[in-house]
Amino acid sequence: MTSATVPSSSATVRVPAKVNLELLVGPVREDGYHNLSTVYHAVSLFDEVTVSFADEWGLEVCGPRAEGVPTDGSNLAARAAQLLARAGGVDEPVHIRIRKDIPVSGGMAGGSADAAAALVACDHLWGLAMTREELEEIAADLGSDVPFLLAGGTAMGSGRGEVLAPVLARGTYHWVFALSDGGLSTPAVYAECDRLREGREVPEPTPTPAMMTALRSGDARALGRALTNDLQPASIRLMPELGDILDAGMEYGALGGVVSGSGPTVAFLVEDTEAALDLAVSLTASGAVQDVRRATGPAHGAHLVAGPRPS
Ligand SMILES: C[C@@](CO)(OP(=O)(O)O)[C@H](O)COP(=O)(O)OP(=O)(O)OC[C@H]1O[C@@H](n2ccc(N)nc2=O)[C@H](O)[C@@H]1O
Ligand SMILES: Nc1ncnc2c1ncn2[C@@H]1O[C@H](COP(=O)(O)OP(=O)(O)O)[C@@H](O)[C@H]1O
Repeated sequence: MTSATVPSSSATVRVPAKVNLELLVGPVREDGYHNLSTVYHAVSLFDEVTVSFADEWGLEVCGPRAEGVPTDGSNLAARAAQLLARAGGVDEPVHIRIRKDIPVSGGMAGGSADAAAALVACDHLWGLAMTREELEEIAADLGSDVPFLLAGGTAMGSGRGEVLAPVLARGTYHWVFALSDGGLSTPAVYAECDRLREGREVPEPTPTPAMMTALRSGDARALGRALTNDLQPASIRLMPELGDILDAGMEYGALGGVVSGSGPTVAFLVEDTEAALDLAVSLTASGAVQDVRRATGPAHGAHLVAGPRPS
């Protein structure tokens, strides 16, 4: 049986946020980046990116977390579409619409997620049929986190975070995310981390046995104990209230808590849906947290939800 693609004027891709279950940061490299050993985990907070054929390039952002997202050419989704057009030899402008639900500058890779979604959406709309490897290469040029948002699930990241490897991970995990009003700049948090470690020997990062064992067993309690983030002291130094939020979540019964990536979102792991609801209510009532979200992981990476389909 042959299969053809039904032409369509738009494509919509759904993409998750991420949390780093383990984020180990090596010494600063000559290019200014840091080698990482990280475990990425995609969670069920989603942005949606729709690309449509248009007379000229355009971009709009809507949804609950649209505020503060750039709508010019610096938007990572626009940069992704332009880069793919160049790589694929395409000269067909698109309008990009981002429905934003992932916190902005929150350490959950929302911008990277939109870039990954734009790559998948444009690849479909333009009928390029790029291989996963080709898309990953373009993704890595856009940002260290972008290849993971194409893949989703739970995966190891090394290099500056762009080199992915599979990890044996069982189970579904329940999360409560404590969001902050302001954001933290990723480069500023890495710079603060370097300052805090000045004069200390920093080893090349390698995955810890505790994390690998916890993921293999699917034991949420063990995973809660193993959550680690080398950037956390720097994020707390820049935003001291994060320390209080971590303390509050643990007091209210979380299995573990960690700053998500460069922060300021704080991720709490809990036993099940009911525990997530209890913790969300307690954190909100305590007044320590402006906003909370519940989610589960792992979630699928950037995937088409509407658009050109095989017939
Ligand atoms: C900290 C992490 C953890 O997953 O995520 P976020 O908190 O931003 O979501 C990532 O390393 C962020 O990745 P991403 O946001 O893609 O960063 P990039 O655009 O590649 O780099 C932005 C800046 O962060 C610093 N950077 C980033 C990655 C890395 N391995 N070492 C670094 O020092 C550099 O200063 C770089 O100029
Ligand atoms: N599509 C996008 N969504 C969010 N932020 C974006 C986007 N494109 C560019 N940015 C810029 O990237 C910065 C980092 O955003 P984000 O990816 O949300 O945070 P983080 O790096 O903490 O995970 C923001 O301050 C914003 O100016």
